[in-house]
Amino acid sequence: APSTLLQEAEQFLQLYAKEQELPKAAYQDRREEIVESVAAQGTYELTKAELAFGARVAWRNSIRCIGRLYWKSLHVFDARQVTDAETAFRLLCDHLRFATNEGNIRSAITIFPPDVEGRTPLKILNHQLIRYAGYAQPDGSVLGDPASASFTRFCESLGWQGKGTAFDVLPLVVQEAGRPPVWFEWPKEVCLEVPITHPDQPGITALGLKWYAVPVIADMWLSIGGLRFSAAPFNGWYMGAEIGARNLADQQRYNALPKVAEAMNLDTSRNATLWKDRALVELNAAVLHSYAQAGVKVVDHHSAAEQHAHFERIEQSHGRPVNGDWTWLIPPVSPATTATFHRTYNAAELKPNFFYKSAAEK
Ligand code: HEM
Ligand SMILES: N/C(=N/c1cccc(CO[C@@H]2CCNC2)c1)c1cccs1
Repeated sequence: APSTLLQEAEQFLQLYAKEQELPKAAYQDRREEIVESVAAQGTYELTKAELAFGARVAWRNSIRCIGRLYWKSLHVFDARQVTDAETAFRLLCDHLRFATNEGNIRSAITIFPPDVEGRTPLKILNHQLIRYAGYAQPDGSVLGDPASASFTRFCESLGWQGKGTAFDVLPLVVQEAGRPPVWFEWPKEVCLEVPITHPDQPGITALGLKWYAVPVIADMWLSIGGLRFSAAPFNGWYMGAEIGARNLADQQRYNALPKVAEAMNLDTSRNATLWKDRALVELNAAVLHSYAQAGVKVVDHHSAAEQHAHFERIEQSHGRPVNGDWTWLIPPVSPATTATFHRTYNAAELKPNFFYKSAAEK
């Protein structure tokens, strides 16, 4: 049965007290405070320390994430007093500048006010803060990122107009409760991008591909102690394969593999020449090479899997279960050559955690 706010609050406080070694008296006092607040106002407020701990543990509990080794180093920005669009935009520019850090990317999350009686005070409508537009063409093709086609139409319906290139950065779209959505163009200096070049295949460099430095997921909600933070954008750095094996490679994304194969003069007439596999590896090598050249932090899928194995050992040493979703923890390039492939995981869902929003909640 779904648990009440008070039950979830109690459960979270016990976790917090245990892991932060709270003295018994402090635990009892805080518990009393929460009980009274929930009784009087139907909700309660997390302390800054509880909020930061909750966001970090939500990352630690994200069983599809290969990057969890660094869960303790998440920088938490408390924006729970912010309910207006302009301030949100300013704080999100600050978040991007802090996270980018001239390429030495730092993991961070900005947490806006929690839902009150099912209402979100301030909504962020983007999937990711920085993402490329997709312009549907009359012939049915898409210029740019097809995954952004519907959001691009939505932005245009609000009056936004892109330049019309394959790599136009979409605006931030936020919505105050009870108001229409508003959009803001990101200042150039918060949108670090990386041109994709290949160390010895000039044909790949000539394709003119690029990607952005900082992935910031903005469409999941954060659950801490029974509270629902519907606007809590978080960033890490990329694993190269996300860009090279999915975003630029998927047919329903930038579909670059045929172009890469042609640039490499591969025989694409038969599957069995493994032209797609050869093109895939070179595109991924180009991504890792380009981010390193640009001084932008990225992790290769082999190192990321080894880091996750290290995370597993640490969790075991603390007597915590090692939960994971194997189907997501294996990378889309050469999965069986990486550490996570040869391990098994318990796909348990603990809280605090991050969750998808339903269509109605978007
Ligand atoms: C620091 C570097 C990080 C790396 C390299 C990393 C890597 C990844 C990768 C490769 C995925 C799979 C994405 C996909 O296949 O589309 C993933 C999923 C995920 N990561 Fe991480 N991550 C990092 C940091 C973070 C942080 C800071 C958070 C939150 C605080 C986080 C939360 C998640 C969540 C919730 C998912 C699942 C998303 C979904 O179900 O759609 N990660 N991560
Ligand atoms: N490297 C990353 N990769 C992702 C992490 C979570 C989600 C995603 C994108 O998820 C989309 C929805 C399902 N696949 C694509 C990518 C991070 C983004 C934010 C913090 S780390």
